[in-house]
Amino acid sequence: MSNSSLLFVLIISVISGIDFYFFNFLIYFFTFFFIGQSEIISLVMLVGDSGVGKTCLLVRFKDGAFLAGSFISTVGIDFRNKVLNIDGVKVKLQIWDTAGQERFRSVTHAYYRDAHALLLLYDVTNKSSFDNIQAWLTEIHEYAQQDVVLMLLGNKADATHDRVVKREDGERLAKEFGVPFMETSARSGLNVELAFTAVAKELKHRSMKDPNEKFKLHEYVNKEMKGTGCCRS
Ligand SMILES: Nc1nc2c(ncn2[C@@H]2O[C@H](COP(=O)(O)OP(=O)(O)OP(=O)(O)O)[C@@H](O)[C@H]2O)c(=O)[nH]1
Repeated sequence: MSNSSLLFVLIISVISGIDFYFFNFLIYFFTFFFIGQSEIISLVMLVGDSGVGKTCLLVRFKDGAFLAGSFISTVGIDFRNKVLNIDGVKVKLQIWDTAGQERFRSVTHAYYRDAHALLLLYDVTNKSSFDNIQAWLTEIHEYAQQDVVLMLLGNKADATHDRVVKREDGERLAKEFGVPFMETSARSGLNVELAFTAVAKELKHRSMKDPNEKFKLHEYVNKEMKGTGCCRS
């Protein structure tokens, strides 16, 4: 419950002459009610081949910066937290950055089942990272929860000269597997915020189970992508 809401209840209580015990009850009720509903903790996992830009995407989202310089592969698994305000509700994302290297695959497998959402990345400048998406999806179906929120991201969209995977190919693959898709760039920041916000909105929607609130991840992504004038799915 925010300070202003608390102050509001206090003022109303004083004005209307509500006694102390009833006022206390009101505070407990509202605190429990609002805090109980206003914090959602979700686990989001970044997966994809080594070098596709998972760590850079996370750093861009968390700190708003691009990790330039020499490429240091993630060892095992790393995580960072970020709290988003989604329509007045705090959604705490715990984001796990997994190692793309084959030798860490068994470590990653152990984390799949706890993930609420997966961002599956390929690199638009690396054809094999795109070809491996099918194998990643097979792995996801084997280890992750059936209803996990899944989104396909074609990263390094800024690298126009080195691009070998067309946006349309990414769109086609995503359509084939029925997952939302967008191109991102950890370097320029393109669609980074949008990717995480879209996932957070879907997780919030699922968690609150509000029948009056209609949210469709695919539609939201398509609408927002149109807004950017770029890389529509
Ligand atoms: N041009 C460009 N380069 C990027 C982008 N994202 C990452 N890179 C570069 O790609 C390389 C790999 O990035 P990482 O984020 O470390 O890749 P990763 O997927 O975490 O790799 P692993 O930890 O081995 O799984 C680094 O040299 C980055 O600078 C991007 O959006 N655009």
